[in-house]
Amino acid sequence: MLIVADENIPLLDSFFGDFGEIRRVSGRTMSAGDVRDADILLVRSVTRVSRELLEGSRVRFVGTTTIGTDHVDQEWLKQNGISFSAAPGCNANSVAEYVLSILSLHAERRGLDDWTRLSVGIVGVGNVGRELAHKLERLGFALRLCDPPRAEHEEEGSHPFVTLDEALECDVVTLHTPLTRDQAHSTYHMVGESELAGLTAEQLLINAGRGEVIDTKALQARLEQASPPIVALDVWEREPHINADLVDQVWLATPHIAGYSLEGKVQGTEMIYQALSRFLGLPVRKKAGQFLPEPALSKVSFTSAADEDDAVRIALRACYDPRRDDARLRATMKGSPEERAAAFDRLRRDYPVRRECSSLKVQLKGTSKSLQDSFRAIGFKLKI
Ligand SMILES: NC(=O)c1ccc[n+]([C@@H]2O[C@H](COP(=O)([O-])OP(=O)(O)OC[C@H]3O[C@@H](n4cnc5c(N)ncnc54)[C@H](O)[C@@H]3O)[C@@H](O)[C@H]2O)c1
Ligand SMILES: O=C(O)[C@H](O)[C@H](O)COP(=O)(O)O
Repeated sequence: MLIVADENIPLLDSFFGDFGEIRRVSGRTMSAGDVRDADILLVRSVTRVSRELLEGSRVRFVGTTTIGTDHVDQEWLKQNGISFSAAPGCNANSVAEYVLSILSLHAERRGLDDWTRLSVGIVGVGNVGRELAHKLERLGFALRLCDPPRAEHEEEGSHPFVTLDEALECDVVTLHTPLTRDQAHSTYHMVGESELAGLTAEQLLINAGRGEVIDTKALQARLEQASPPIVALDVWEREPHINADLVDQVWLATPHIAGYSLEGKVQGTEMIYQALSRFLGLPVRKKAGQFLPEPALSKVSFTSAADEDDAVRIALRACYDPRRDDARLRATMKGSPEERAAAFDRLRRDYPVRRECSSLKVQLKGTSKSLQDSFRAIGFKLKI
């Protein structure tokens, strides 16, 4: 059996080595010639999987080790009897930690000691939005949740859903929707001129869904006007050919790495390994946990002398500080458009190992119950 796989999928040999031969190719430039004699195709989000790639091949199973599926023509796969699996939720916690870290930086920038004074509007409350909401709620943030497709089908729970306009009134608005077109509640350019017009200089807009959910031209125009909002973008229109001027205009610019914790990536591989095992009728014998190495930073310790807000900030940023990714991306913005696109992909391919908060043991000596609760809410392991 021949497996053709994006070379950026981690642990290909460990998970799939027993199934057959693995041919690694660049996901970005994968062509019909690369997959013609393949039985199994494993991709990430940068490969467009459609008739053009697969017609005439013998591929019977396609797996994407990502949450997003907008790069896959699922209808065509179905019509052609090709089985498809994605990895829902695999890196949801990684994205939630990316947002938390940005919130802590933003609160500090605004001189807020207590970050929970920021109200947060979450747009798209699926695996990512729910994980984020869960952490923020436990930390004590006031939330507004916007998810029209869910609102249509679900009873109102403790958090009734709000409209996009109501979510856009929050101090922080963070986007976690898939990219959809031509269907109810489509998200393509969902945030455009009129949505951006109402945002003020006090507000922070984060996009960690897909770049096309925000209309870039409208955003650039808004950022040139008086009192523009503060913006953090992890995703961009036309990746990897991102708009260098927009990078200049926003506060934080990262190269689509919100979900790039090692745990998130390895869980993506694991979920597709499980799906392929089921497809082939083989037992599932391997688990992501057995392949995760010891983290470089395994323990931090705070005493009763620690300032509580500082302690959370220090631990959170020890695990992930988006300013490092922002600096790396900005450093690549000087060359030609082709050089910049190649650099964007290189930053993603060579991404340093980033571990989630659950990999860090936090030792607390004589600290308050509320500090313990905050660490637990974020997902750290506590040692009291
Ligand atoms: N930046 C990154 O690294 C990164 C990582 C993971 C996922 N993503 C993106 O984030 C998206 C969301 O991930 P997820 O795991 O939560 O997906 P999910 O499918 O679990 O949830 C998406 C939610 O968005 C809602 N939604 C759809 N249209 C909407 C609209 N018009 N307004 C508001 N809500 C709407 C859906 O009802 C659903 O509840 C993915 O599709 C992917 O594109 C990005
Ligand atoms: O959809 C996802 O899971 C994320 O956007 C994922 O992090 C994308 O990473 P890529 O497939 O582009 O490496």
